Amino acid sequence: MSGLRILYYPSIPDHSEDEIIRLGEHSDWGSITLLFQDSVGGLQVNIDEKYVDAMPVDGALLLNVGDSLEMMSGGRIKSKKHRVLISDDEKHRKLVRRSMGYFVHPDNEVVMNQPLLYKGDPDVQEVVEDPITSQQYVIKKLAAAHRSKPAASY
Ligand SMILES: O=C(O)CCC(=O)C(=O)O
Ligand SMILES: [Fe+2]
Repeated sequence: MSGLRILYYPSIPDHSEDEIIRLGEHSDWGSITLLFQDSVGGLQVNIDEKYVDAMPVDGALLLNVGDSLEMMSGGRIKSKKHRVLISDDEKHRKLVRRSMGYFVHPDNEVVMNQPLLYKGDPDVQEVVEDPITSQQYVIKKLAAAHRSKPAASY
């Protein structure tokens, strides 16, 4: 299962000086996301508790690992939180930003936290949680997103 999301971030009005977040901190829920961004910038990825700029590279796409792949790999491949900031730079604040994400999800019935790939591997801890399917995970995340305030983690 997959989906395409096209995002349009409008330019920032003069009176919104305090606003620094265009898209709040989150991790993607699927297995991988292919992200195309324009040259405006603002995307940051959380690496070891620090936010690092993911500078746009002309002609390149960014491959982001989502929660499902982290679960399916028994935690070996990490899903990283990310966000989109508004630049301090006046010129940049006047620019619109566009991005396009192609979100790949496991099929609904795939049980994600029982990774078969590493079964018996001594490096991988035994799964203690109840099995959760891809569909159940999305429903859980959607419910949490609706409970949370705008721009909060989800
Ligand atoms: O606009 C971006 O660069 C990031 C978008 C994103 O993280 C998302 O749609 O999940
Ligand atoms: Fe994202």
